[in-house]
Amino acid sequence: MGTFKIEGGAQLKGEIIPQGAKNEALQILCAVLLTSEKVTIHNIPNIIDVNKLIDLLENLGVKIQKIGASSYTFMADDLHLDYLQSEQFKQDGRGLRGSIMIVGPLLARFGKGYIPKPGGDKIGRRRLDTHFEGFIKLGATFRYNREEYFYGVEAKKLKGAFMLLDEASVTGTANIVMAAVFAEGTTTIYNAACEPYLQQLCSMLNRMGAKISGVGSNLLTIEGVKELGGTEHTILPDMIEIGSWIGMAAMTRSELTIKNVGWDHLGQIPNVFRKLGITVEKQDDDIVIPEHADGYEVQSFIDGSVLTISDAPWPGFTPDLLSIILTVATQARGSVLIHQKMFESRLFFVDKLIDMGAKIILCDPHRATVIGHDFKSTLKATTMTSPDIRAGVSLLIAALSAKGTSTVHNIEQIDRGYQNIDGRLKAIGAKIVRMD
Ligand SMILES: CC(=O)N[C@H]1[C@@H](OP(=O)(O)OP(=O)(O)OC[C@H]2O[C@@H](n3ccc(=O)[nH]c3=O)[C@H](O)[C@@H]2O)O[C@H](CO)[C@@H](O)[C@@H]1O
Ligand SMILES: C=C(OP(=O)(O)O)C(=O)O
Repeated sequence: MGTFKIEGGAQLKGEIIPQGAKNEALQILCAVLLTSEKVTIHNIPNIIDVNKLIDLLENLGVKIQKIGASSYTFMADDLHLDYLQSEQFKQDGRGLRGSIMIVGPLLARFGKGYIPKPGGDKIGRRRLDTHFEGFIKLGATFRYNREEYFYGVEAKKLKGAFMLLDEASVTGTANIVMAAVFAEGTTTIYNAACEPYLQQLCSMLNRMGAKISGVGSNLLTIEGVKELGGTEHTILPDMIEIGSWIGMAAMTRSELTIKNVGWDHLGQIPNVFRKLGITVEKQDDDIVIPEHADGYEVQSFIDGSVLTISDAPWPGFTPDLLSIILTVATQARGSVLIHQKMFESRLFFVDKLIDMGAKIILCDPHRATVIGHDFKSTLKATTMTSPDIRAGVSLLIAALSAKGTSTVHNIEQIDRGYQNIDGRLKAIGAKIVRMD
């Protein structure tokens, strides 16, 4: 279990270049399974989850070449499908959440797809019904081995269908879209998720020869095609990482420039930080967060009632930034209610912030009220364990703003999604040491 030691209180300054988006990379990597031709992908983040998926693809027989710092080519022309029955696959597949998205492409191209219960953050129940209900609608037979938590779908032929998803699942939509590209006839997916990750996936598939329309909306129409060809794709900057840097800059009262953020794909993110009173300046495609020497003041709703920040499927505010918003609010002027609607166990990390002196009332597993200190009282350093990727970064932000030296254990959670976080923090002046 890796550990960071952080001496809080240092002001940061400088430029950050965002990494490629983790959740997009996981979809795009799975899509290479849909063609025997070469697919070149740029801006792949060097993070644990993505590297685990690359290893899994390699074990499945995909020929992979690293052609640049963050660029790779992939060729799935001769797969070892026997690997899907191996113990090694059970171990590899369990290692991350994103592995679930190999099932759709395998089912589409080879008529069978399997996966052990995938890993990922332990942030509440994470069911897979949407994925498998979609495959069944396309004509697949489904089986689930309860003893081994092993899922499987098989089909001689997939047929296009209309489906109304029970929820707008991000990975579920990606999986069903990838299964449907070769289904005979027309597939219509209503209540589809439409995060930029999915828009990017659908655009890539269309470049490969797929016929997907409605991209960016919750109604996708897919005309089945016989085959897909190779392509080149560049992954967008990671909007969750960008939000993490915004929060970190504000809470440490530092001036930071986040380069080439891809403003057009950030949705509500800049405005939600602005609601906390944080100045988010747009300079061309960069974000500049000035030093907040006078702190930041939470806005109220027009009728004067207390601000609520909650998550929703895109174009709503992403649940992956709520832990960071909550943490940054602990030093705001004013109060805010954080409502994490999607996940049931994602707010429990507030215990650690409370230990550090933050004023938070956990109302129930989904809601927490934060009463900001307005920097009149500094958080106190402590020892904590990162429970999940975003809580981990939130605790890191709290530690960077705190008085004294904090210890954050289980930093593998952070490394799952943040590339060289300690190196990049040191480069802008943070006092952080990685202990193994
Ligand atoms: C690898 C990856 O891409 N992971 C992301 C993906 O996970 P993932 O695709 O696993 O998440 P889903 O979109 O399936 O659902 C997330 C949770 O939200 C609930 N839910 C979902 C949709 C909805 O309309 N109502 C609702 O309550 C689900 O029951 C589940 O508990 O999307 C999540 C939601 O944005 C993000 O937190 C994860 O970072
Ligand atoms: C919940 C997340 O990741 P995963 O779905 O991979 O667990 C996340 O990125 O915040």
